[in-house]
Amino acid sequence: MITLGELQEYTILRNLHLRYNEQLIYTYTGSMLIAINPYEILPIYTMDQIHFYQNSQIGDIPPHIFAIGDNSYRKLIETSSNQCIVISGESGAGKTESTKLLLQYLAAASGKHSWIEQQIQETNPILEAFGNAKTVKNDNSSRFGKYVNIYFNRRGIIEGGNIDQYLLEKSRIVFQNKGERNYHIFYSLVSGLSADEKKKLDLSRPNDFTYLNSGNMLTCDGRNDGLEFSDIRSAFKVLNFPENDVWSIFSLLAAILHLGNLKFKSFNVNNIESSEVVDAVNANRIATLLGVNKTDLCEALTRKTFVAHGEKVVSTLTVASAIESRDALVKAIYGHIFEYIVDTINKTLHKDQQLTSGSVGILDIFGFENFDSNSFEQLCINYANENLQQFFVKHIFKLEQEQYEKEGITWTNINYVDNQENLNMIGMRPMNLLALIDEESRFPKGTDITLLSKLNSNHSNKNCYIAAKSSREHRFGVRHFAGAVFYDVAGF
Ligand SMILES: Nc1ncnc2c1ncn2[C@@H]1O[C@H](COP(=O)(O)OP(=O)(O)OP(=O)(O)O)[C@@H](O)[C@H]1O
Repeated sequence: MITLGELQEYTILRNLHLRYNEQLIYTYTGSMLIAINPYEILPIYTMDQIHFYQNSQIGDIPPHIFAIGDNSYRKLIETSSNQCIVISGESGAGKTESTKLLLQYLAAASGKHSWIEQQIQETNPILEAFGNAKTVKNDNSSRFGKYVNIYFNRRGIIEGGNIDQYLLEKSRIVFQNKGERNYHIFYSLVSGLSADEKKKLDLSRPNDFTYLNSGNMLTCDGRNDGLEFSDIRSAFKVLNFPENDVWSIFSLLAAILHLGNLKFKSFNVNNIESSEVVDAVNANRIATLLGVNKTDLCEALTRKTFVAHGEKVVSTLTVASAIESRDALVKAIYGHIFEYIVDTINKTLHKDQQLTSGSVGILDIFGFENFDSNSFEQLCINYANENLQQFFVKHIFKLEQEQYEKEGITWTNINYVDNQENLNMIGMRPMNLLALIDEESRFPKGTDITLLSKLNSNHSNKNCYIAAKSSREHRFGVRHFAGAVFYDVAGF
């Protein structure tokens, strides 16, 4: 790209387009690689290609994801300093596929075909089952971010690994938009368990469960849920998950599905609307699967306990609040299952870092998001992307130009948009958006509306903040580096 005569947006796009038409999906711009999703299997990921990139110098050969993997691997071996590959792009751009190709390359470069490599590969079916779902943009969309670190020994052989996970999208567990599904694992569980096992968990077909149905989409093209389930089970074995724990995970998933079908009824006590669980059979089943007492469970779902003036006060919940508290419980259970899975994988892949010579890390996180309706989750995702953007800005422009200055090199100053102000407003300076959200959540009388008015009064004077035109609109906007996004405060 940098050899183009004129470096403008349209020349860059034209270059990418011409190359894409010739099935050349990779292009360098400086040390970065741009990948365009081909949406077809190209014959460019064979063992021959791996060997070709292993034996060549970057720059002498066509751009390729393997060249990026090779460059990191060589730098690690030559300099013993840890390397990191950052992958970013919007949903469906091909981030996760690129991560897998990089892992495939690193495993091949490491030379020995070892058990630990097999274990690292087997993390994919598990993480995808629990963290990926069909969305309108991508049939296998990762709904969490991850940082995978691969550790090598002094001879360049893979010794271990570690996965950090971020921001699992929990709202999906209780609700899916039209045409979208819940996490793959639920459909795989219901289709893949034996008849006997299904009976133990009282499971039937996917369309019997409210939590699997709100998107009106039960299947996913190109995915055989039942078959995937046996891959997931064997991956659990390869990664040393105790059999009892695996069964506990399945029981918790079944409890989640039954909780989604739990019905509440409203009644009045002294003119105060209260709620109770109406389906005793289902409540019993859920309590058994969760290993708790049924009465305690029903009470916990329909009552709220708080401390006022040092005394414990119990109040009743309306049906709407009971449903909200049930959904919150479900999200918390699933979040803990996901954390437990990643922790257990890490225990298996763990290698004492003292014994390794260094690592190559691969960051695969959500790209910038801007939907018709954006919530707190989008704010967090976009804040993470603002941080990545600042990282690029710092390395490509700020540090480079500082270096030119130090060395007395004459150059024409490049004007770039620095998004530091945006970062300060969202999460860094005192009274930033996240700090105000935190504060209002702890404030007993805090509501979405009081939060909005605090955000407006603290930030309306900033260029990157957009206050809603009318007080009836319960939202605020942020001018991000990639465009303006409006966030609805409901549920913040
Ligand atoms: N290099 C590639 N070759 C062939 N197909 C690809 C390639 N990269 C991506 N794809 C196709 O595009 C689909 C979406 O890619 P992927 O899941 O990696 O996107 P993503 O950027 O990780 O999206 P999300 O943010 O939603 O998780 C893949 O399931 C695959 O079918």
